[in-house]
Amino acid sequence: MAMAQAEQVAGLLRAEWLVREVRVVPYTTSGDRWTGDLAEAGGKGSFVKEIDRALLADEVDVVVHCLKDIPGDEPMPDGLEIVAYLPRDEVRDCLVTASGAKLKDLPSGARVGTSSVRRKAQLLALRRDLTVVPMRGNANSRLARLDAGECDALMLAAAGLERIRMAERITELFATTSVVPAIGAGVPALQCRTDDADSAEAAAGLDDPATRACAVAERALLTTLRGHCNSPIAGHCVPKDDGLTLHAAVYRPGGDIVLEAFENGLFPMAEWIGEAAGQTLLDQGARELIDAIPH
Ligand SMILES: NCc1[nH]cc(CCC(=O)O)c1CC(=O)O
Repeated sequence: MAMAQAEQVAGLLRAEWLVREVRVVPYTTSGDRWTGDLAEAGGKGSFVKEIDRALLADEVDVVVHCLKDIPGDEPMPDGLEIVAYLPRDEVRDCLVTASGAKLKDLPSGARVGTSSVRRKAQLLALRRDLTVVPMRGNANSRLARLDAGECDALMLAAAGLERIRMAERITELFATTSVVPAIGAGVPALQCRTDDADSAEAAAGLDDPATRACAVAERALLTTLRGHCNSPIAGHCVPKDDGLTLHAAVYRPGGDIVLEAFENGLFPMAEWIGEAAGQTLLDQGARELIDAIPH
């Protein structure tokens, strides 16, 4: 998934940056390797920290992160900055079932694989009678485990399946109003060293201002809530005319409590929009739900 994304960005940079050779350097992160509970995978930022280190060590000059994987409760390492947000890909989560059944048609007790606290809560909020089973590892291995009968369905990011050319496996795309997407879902973010103006300038040429505004609002929400990628938090901002609309939610993992907030405003208010929605959720008691999940 990450390789497909990096190759795509490399192609865009080659077109942008005719004077330099662009080479993709693969890394495996602790988040990729770990197949257990994410909270035990070395904690925060397990999908980004080895790559941040490589960038700081000058091994690479531009990094492609999934914005979703960048923690919101700790600052970016000194000397690094996000210089571009690429146009948002598919933002929705999807269901892949062995039988072809949609969520509403799954039998009571059907086993749905996901290790995301947010997805578990959202599934149970819609269907209290389902059984959520832990399922980590890359999307190909999750599909193989579904095919082997380890579960009846998977819930995962549609953008991820598209990137590995497995979109035909999608049984149902969830509407963003009923399954609010992850903060930063489907947004590739380019990161450079703050002292490397040459690389930053080239990468910044790929920035999409509308995606950036949505990303800023969603990230401000996450920071206000002091959440991380395994928090029961969802947030989806969409550009609408000359403004932004943010839908935010915080869940109890069992799906029996759902807090929601809606906020909107003009583009330059992106950060305020995220903070205001976050504050509304904190006023409703979000702190307790977020802090109940180990880090
Ligand atoms: N934590 C892994 C991860 N980080 C980003 C995506 C999906 C692609 C994206 O949203 O950019 C995924 C896989 C998944 O959630 O199924």
